[in-house]
Amino acid sequence: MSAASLSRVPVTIITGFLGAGKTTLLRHILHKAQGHRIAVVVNEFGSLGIDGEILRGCGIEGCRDDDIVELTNGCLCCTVADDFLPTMEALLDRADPPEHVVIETSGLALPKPLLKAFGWPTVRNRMTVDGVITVVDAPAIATGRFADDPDAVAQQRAADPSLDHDNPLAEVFEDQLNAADLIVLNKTDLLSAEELAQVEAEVRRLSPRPIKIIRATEGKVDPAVLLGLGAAAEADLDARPSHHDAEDGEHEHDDFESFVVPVPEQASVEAFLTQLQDVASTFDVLRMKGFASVQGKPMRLAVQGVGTRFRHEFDQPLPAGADRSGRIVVIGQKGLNEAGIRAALSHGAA
Ligand SMILES: Nc1nc2c(ncn2[C@@H]2O[C@H](COP(=O)(O)OP(=O)(O)OP(=O)(O)O)[C@@H](O)[C@H]2O)c(=O)[nH]1
Repeated sequence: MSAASLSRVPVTIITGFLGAGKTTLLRHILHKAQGHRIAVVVNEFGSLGIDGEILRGCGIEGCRDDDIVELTNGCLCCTVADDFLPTMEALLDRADPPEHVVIETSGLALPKPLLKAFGWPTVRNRMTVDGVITVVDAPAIATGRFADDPDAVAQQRAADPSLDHDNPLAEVFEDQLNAADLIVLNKTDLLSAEELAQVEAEVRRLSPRPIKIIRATEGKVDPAVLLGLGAAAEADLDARPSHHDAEDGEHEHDDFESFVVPVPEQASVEAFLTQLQDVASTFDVLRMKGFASVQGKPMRLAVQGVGTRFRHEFDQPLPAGADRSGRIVVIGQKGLNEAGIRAALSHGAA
C-alpha cells in the first residue's frame, strides 16, 4: 500500500436492494464501533428521509447528529457531481474529519457510478473505497423476486439482442452483486437451512468473482469483518461489470417510482398493518415505510414493509398538540396505481 493510500480516509459503500437490511446493518456497525469517528451518508429513493431519522434516533453514544448526512435529492448514482462530491469534500474539510465514512446507497442505486466518483480529482487523493458491501435479502431471492421469466427474456432478445433482462429488479440486483467485495446474506431467520443453501448457491452463481458470503440475521456482522477490507474498489472498476457500462453511467430509474401518501390517525396498530399488507399485495408494492399515530397512544408508530412483510415499533414520543397525521413512502415498479393506493390509505383502518 502506498503512503498516499495509507493517509486516505477509507469509505465503505453499503448497497443492496430495497429493504434488504442496509440501515439495520449500518445501525449494528455504529453500535459496535463506538469510539471510532464514523461519518454516515444515507441516500434514499423516496423523499421522506426515514433512514436518516432512524439512524439519528439510534441513541448510540458518540454518534452525533452531524455525523449523519442525508442526500435526499435523487438517487446517489445520478447526483454524483451536484450533491455527492461536495458532501464528501465538506466531510474531509471538517476540523475533525471522520476516521471512516460509511455510505448507504438507495436500494435502487447502481454502485458503479458512485465508485467512479472516487476517481474525481477533488477526492481521489483523499479517500479510497475500502470495500463495497452488498446486503442481500435472502427470502426475496428464495421467492424469485430477482429472477427473470426465461420465456419473456427469449422473446425480448429475439426483438432486441442487446436486452438481457425482462425484470428490472434483476438488473439492479445483478449490478449490486457485481460491485461487491463482500456479500451479506441477510434475513437468514426467515429461511430453512435447505432454502438458505439454495439461495447461497444462486448468489454464488450470479457473482462474477469468488466473493466471501457471510450469513446474517438483523445485519449482525462484526464491524471488524466489514470495515478494513482494503479493496481500493475505485481502482478496480473493470472487475465490476454493470448493465449500464455501455451508457457511460448515464441512466435514470425509469423502471421504478415512489410517492408519499398522507395517512390519518389510526384506530389500532393491527388494523393499520392489515390495511398496509392488503395495499402491498393488491398493488404489488415493493417497499413502504413511514410514520403514523394511533388513537390513545402518545408515541409515534414507525412502520416498515418489504413486500407484504411488515414490522412496526413505537419509536418516540409525539409532542403534545403535535399534528397526528402520518406519512408513508410507497415504492414500486413504474405503473403503480397511485390513485388506488392513496384512496385505500386515505381512511383509517377500521
Ligand atoms: N426478519 C428479518 N427482518 C429483517 C432483518 N434485517 C432487517 N429486517 C427488517 O427488514 C426491513 C428493512 O430493513 P432496512 O434495514 O430498513 O432495509 P434497507 O435495505 O435499509 O431498506 P431501504 O433503505 O428502503 O432500501 C425492516 O423492517 C427490518 O427490521 C433480518 O435479518 N430478519
